[in-house]
Amino acid sequence: MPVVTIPVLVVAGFLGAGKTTLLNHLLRTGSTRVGVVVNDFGKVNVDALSVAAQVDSMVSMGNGCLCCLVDVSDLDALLDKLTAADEETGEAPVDVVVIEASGLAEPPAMARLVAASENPRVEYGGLVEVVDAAEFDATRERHPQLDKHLRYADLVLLNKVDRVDAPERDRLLALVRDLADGVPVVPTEQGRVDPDLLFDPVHRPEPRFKQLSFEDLVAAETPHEEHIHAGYESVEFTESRAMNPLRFMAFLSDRPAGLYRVKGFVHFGVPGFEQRYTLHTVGAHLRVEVDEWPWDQEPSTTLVMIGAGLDTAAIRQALEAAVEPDPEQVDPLEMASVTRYLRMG
Ligand SMILES: Nc1nc2c(ncn2[C@@H]2O[C@H](COP(=O)(O)OP(=O)(O)OP(=O)(O)O)[C@@H](O)[C@H]2O)c(=O)[nH]1
Repeated sequence: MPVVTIPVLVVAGFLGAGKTTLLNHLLRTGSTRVGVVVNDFGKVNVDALSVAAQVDSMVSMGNGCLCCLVDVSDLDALLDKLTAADEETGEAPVDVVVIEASGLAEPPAMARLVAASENPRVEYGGLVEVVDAAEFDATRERHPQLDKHLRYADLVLLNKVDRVDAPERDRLLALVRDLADGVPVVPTEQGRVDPDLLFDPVHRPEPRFKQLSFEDLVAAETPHEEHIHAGYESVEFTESRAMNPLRFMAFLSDRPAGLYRVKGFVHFGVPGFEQRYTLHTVGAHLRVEVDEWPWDQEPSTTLVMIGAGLDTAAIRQALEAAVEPDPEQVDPLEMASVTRYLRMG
């Protein structure tokens, strides 16, 4: 049975960019259970108070600074606590963990800590940098390191676009895309991003009769879902012929601009490596799992790619170029480019 791993997302951004607003949006949308780590440099733990009413599990760092933890086992202990399976059902209490990092924290360092976690139940889910559109120029002046944060993020949310007019929004979007250098940038209002972009939402059947909670009432006030689909696109690719390992991995490592997540199955068909390779990428982070093809499924490659500002034609072309007409002739050693990303279950 495949191990179900819990993605751990790091949400970073300078003071007031909209991190808590994004978090609250994720907590209200759908039935995915979100575990939250609030990393306040806190005298007053305001953020913890403002989200506490809705979270499933809460580990507030209080005065602690997560990025200052030098020992990864400390973070692992924290993630252990949040994701520990129920003793009776064996089920984890959350489907996704979000670490809200204070503006002062070094987001790339924090993301590296999560990526290095040895906890087998979790996987790195990406570094999301939230920026305030109305304050962008001023924030950048005060914190020149913002440029670096944009480049190191896996996804950038240009939030508060309602606070600027259309030409200014276009200028900022172009500027942030330029600074982020290939990292996808999605414009948002009130942090309303489609959770699909961030993780695979878990759909649980709603109980037929349910008492309306305060959360439902708040959720009912949020505008229709279609708003949140703006700003990103998803591209599907299916191919029954095999993929060449070197060319395919080159496509992944030289990621097309704006591509955020890639998931799906890959068929290489190289002698000795005929199995099904399951792929998950978040930003530059890549994880590969291997198992047998189900008996009723012909080996083929199926990928879903999600991002913002994608050049769909170029992506298809690059993938077509990675098709291998004669996998029997491929040197099995080339599969090392894939298997080095294998995650042992
Ligand atoms: N107009 C507008 N206001 C927003 C938007 N997103 C957030 N806000 C407001 O901006 C303020 C700051 O938002 P927060 O979500 O608390 O920001 P934060 O990044 O968590 O702030 P810190 O934790 O202090 O770093 C709040 O008053 C929000 O209601 C938006 O898209 N548009």
